[in-house]
Amino acid sequence: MTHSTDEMLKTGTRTDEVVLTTDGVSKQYGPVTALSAMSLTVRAGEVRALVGENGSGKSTFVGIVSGTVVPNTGTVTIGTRSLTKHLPVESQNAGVLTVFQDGSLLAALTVAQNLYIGTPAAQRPKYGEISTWASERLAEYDLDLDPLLKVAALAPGDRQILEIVRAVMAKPRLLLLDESTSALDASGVDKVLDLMRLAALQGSAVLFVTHRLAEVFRVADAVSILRDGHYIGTRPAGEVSPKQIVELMAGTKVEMEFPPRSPLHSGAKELLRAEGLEGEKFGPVDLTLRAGQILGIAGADGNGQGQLLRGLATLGVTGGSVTSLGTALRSYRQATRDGIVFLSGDRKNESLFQALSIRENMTAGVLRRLSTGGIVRSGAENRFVDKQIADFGIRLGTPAQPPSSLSGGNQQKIALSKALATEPKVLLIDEPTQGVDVRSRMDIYRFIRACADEGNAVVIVSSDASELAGVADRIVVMSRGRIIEDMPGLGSNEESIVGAFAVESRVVEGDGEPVSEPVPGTDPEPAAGPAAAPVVRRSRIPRWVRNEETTRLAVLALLMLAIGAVTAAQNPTFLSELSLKNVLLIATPLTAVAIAQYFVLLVGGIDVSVGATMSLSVVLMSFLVNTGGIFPNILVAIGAAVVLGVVVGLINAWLVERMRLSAVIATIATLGIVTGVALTLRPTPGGAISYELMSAITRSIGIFPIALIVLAVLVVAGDILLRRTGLGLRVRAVGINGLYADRLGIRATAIRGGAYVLCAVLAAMAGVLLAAQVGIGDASVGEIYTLLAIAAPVIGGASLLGGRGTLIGALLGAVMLALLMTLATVLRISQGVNLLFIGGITLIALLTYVLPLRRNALRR
Ligand SMILES: Nc1ncnc2c1ncn2[C@@H]1O[C@H](COP(=O)(O)OP(=O)(O)OP(=O)(O)O)[C@@H](O)[C@H]1O
Repeated sequence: MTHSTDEMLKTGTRTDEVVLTTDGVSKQYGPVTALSAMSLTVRAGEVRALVGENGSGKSTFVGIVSGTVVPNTGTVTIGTRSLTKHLPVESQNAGVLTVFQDGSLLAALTVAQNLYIGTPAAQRPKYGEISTWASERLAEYDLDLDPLLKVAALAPGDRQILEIVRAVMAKPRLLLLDESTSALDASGVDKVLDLMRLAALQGSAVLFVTHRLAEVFRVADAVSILRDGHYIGTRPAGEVSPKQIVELMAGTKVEMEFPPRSPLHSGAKELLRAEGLEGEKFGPVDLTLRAGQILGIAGADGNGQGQLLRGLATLGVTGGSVTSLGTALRSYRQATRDGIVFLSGDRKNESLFQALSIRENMTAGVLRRLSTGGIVRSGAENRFVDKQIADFGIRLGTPAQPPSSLSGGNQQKIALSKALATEPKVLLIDEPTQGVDVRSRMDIYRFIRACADEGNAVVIVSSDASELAGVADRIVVMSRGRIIEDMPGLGSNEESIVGAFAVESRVVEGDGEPVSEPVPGTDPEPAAGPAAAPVVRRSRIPRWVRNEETTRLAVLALLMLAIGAVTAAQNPTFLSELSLKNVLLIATPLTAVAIAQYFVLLVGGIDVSVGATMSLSVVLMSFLVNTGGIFPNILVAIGAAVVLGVVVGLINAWLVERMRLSAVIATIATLGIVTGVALTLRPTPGGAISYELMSAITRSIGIFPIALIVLAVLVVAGDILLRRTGLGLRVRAVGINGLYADRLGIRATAIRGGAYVLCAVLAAMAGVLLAAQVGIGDASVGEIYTLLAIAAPVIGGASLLGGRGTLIGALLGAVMLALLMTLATVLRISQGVNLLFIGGITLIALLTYVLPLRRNALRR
């Protein structure tokens, strides 16, 4: 690390300047006291560890200081600035940067964009220069990452370090790190500890949460201890032992011995055999699992350990075989039926059902055991849940709450208890103790040992080599996807395991192609022998061609040309000026309302009231602009549309953002109200709209309506704003992940609310365009646009999940739909067949999203 020369790191810069003071901060979640009147000070240049058992309130404290958790009482002072019930952005403005337990990198954005968006405004470069800026900053911190690579393609360890570098390089007054090393291997931990020292050296106060006590003694000046939400005290790191810290955290004496194990014997019954097993980023691997054994899989981060573990459960396998007691396994379903249970390290997405309660999660795998005649016995269920909670020492409010209400370590215990309760024959666990406190970790080792002692096999992947040395009977070390060392667990230690990572390599995931690159400072040649894997070069296809959105727009344009050509072949009058102009006239209000909907979709919302707003706008035009000249009419029309849009948009924003109603439900309610108003004003169609306004708005240059040309110019300008500016990036970030955007100090609520207002104003403007075409006040004329307005941006690349697509896509989608809508007349096909056609095209557009997502999910 360029900054972190040993000499620099040895020099302390501790001063007496107090950076963080908390005064009596506390947090209550229903019956649970997460934090009780915590008062603490941390000084500039100091590295402070914050430790405590799972659920003791560490993340709550970090959340309160960083502004993501609102305390019930107390104040936080950063320097001299006092903050009470503050927002994340206020905390950041005061100089606090936080690396959260579950991160805040946006996987859909590039490394450079993530660096930019997480850097305080004053230190950001011009948006057009972010690639060069990011390259320089990454080089400065010895991070060998391509700034244009999507974060989704980075190995988990690289992501973690990138996030910490991002915070350190901003030189914050206070750097908060919540379990930033929990999934890192030894070299990753070294890097993070160096970064912490560097931050302190630069004058930051550093407060980090960890369960790995060795780190406390390697880097911290002092350690603050929490127990059950109460602050126990702060001790200089040099004046306490690990055992004392564990006992201060637990409030009792703690047994810190790994469960005993016997020497390996190869005669035990074989339970699972992998032969020539291959998958993405690993293989071929031969491995035999025997009854009674715990097998540990070690290796530097990203060398295929996790993928091999999945492969043993038949997940992501591309070659070779897995046999269970002599039977070849063909699917994960078959594997689970044979008692092979895989527990992912991704507890949020894969090992826990977030929408179910803690109780339902715990019993999901054992319902048959707790049921009579297919009905779950609630007494048996409660007894089972209570026993699991007691056995695993889970700290929770009530089992009826969702898993998200638990601290990270307690979620891990639930996931593990759930897997063990199924009494597996082979248990495959990725990072079994990630985020788990020292005392509970020992309990987990005992549970795993008991599982093996009952004649089962357990395989664990762990980034913590000392854990494998303590618990595994046998350890295989992986490098570049292959096993390079097979050693007995008994007699091994952290050094011997880490030393066996003979060939360190990093697997950079990129576009589905494994890229294996030597870590700087190691031999750049591919290693000889079984560990050698081919170095795969980066794709030569230009990035803009690989860009999914560009490809989609090109396909859409080609599809339109193809439909046009087929239609013209059937009916040559289709190419007449009148016919093409007709298509574009139909497309004009549809484009306006599609753009309106796109803004809401972009930030992760949806507005089904746009069609009703268009109708009410048409009705208003029939009252307000039915006489007079062009100029006053246009001004009145625009003024009325803006007022209408602002009122409807504010109602939607209030319902969704303040009242927290689901966007669909809230805007259905608005749809009802707005339609009601329109029908009250015009129960039957009537009221001619000013001819001057109609002719002005429908005027064309050649076949192109001027209004559509104006919209196209706005679309291009809007896309440039969204794609090429920092503001656009922040808006997209809200749609990609609102929670993370909030953590990054982006005012996500205001941006989402603004999108609803903008959407309604544009929908009302679309109503003006429609009024000019229909010429009469009709309260139902906009109905058809409700669904078309959603279909057009989706066809053009927007996603109902937010953060994707382009305005040009929405415009092309609208023109495509207008084209399809005219086919019924031009081709003389029935309305029904025409609708089938429109529905089919929309479905294909949706499937092009779903299928890659599903493919990725399966691969994972
Ligand atoms: N959103 C929430 N709703 C209800 N209870 C919560 C919520 N967030 C935290 N808690 C509870 O508050 C307590 C403290 O949680 P916190 O996450 O601060 O613990 P922690 O010390 O960080 O634990 P870990 O080491 O497991 O991450 C826990 O009992 C947890 O269940």
